[in-house]
Amino acid sequence: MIIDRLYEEVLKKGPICVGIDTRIEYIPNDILNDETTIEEKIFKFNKRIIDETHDLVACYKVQIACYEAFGIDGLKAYSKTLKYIKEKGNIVIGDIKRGDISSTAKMYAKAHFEGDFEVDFITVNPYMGYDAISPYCEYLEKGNKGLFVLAKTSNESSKDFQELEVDDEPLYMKVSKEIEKWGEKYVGKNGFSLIGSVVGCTNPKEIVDISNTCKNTFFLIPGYGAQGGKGKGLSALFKNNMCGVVNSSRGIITSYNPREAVLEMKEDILKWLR
Ligand SMILES: O=C(O)c1cc(=O)[nH]c(=O)n1[C@@H]1O[C@H](COP(=O)(O)O)[C@@H](O)[C@H]1O
Repeated sequence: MIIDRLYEEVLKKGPICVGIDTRIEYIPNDILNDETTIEEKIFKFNKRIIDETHDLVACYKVQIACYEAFGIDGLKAYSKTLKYIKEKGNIVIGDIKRGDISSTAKMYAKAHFEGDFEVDFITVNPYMGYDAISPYCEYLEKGNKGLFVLAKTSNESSKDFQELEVDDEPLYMKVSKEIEKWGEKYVGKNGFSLIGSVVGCTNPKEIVDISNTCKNTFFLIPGYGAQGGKGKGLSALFKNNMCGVVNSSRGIITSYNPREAVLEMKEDILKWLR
């Protein structure tokens, strides 16, 4: 199962996910001046990052908005980036954060689990409930696709709704338990489900609470670095099991030396576990 592969990558290489959230202002002049189309400029920049880091990371996450912003050219670069990551033998998460009624979700599932934008995992939003998630689950049956569902996000305003008390517990905990339940039939040999949760690195206490309750849930943990998340905050989570992958986007791709930035991030997370 793809979640077993991701977990094994984490054990082998460390829990690092590099977010390829490319913006024009991050692209150095040698690429900006040389390449002709936006598609080529973006892809060449991404390729450089992937070439420098692919042996150090468990997976990549590619945020589709950064590509949609450039229209068709951007989406071609998105598609090419996904294919290149796969060619390198790495796992890729399409950060698309979809959430819509089931007939539309079916089309989103087809768009991102097949064809030009095919990825191993996608991010989805659970606000509309199970029938908005179930169309993606049809793709999980074969074991080679997975989901990361938003549970407790990294942003300041995540408290507006996610921390509201519902039946004597915060909404994010209720959602997390539901995600665990949705994933029950997709648990792989390492004990993790193809349906994982997104919990921000800026919520170190909440992530431990969720993982203590949801034992089969694997976590995508964004918010490291640029948003203030730190390795120390993850020690309580990771000390029992490496049950997640930590994403940094700006912190890595805007660095002068992305390889060094990945190594520093890995050390900052793993040093608390020794
Ligand atoms: O689903 C996500 O990836 C996500 C969830 C969340 O709670 N917070 C969050 O920042 N993200 C994404 O993670 C990445 C964070 O980027 P940096 O802050 O630059 O590391 C962006 O692609 C966000 O869209």
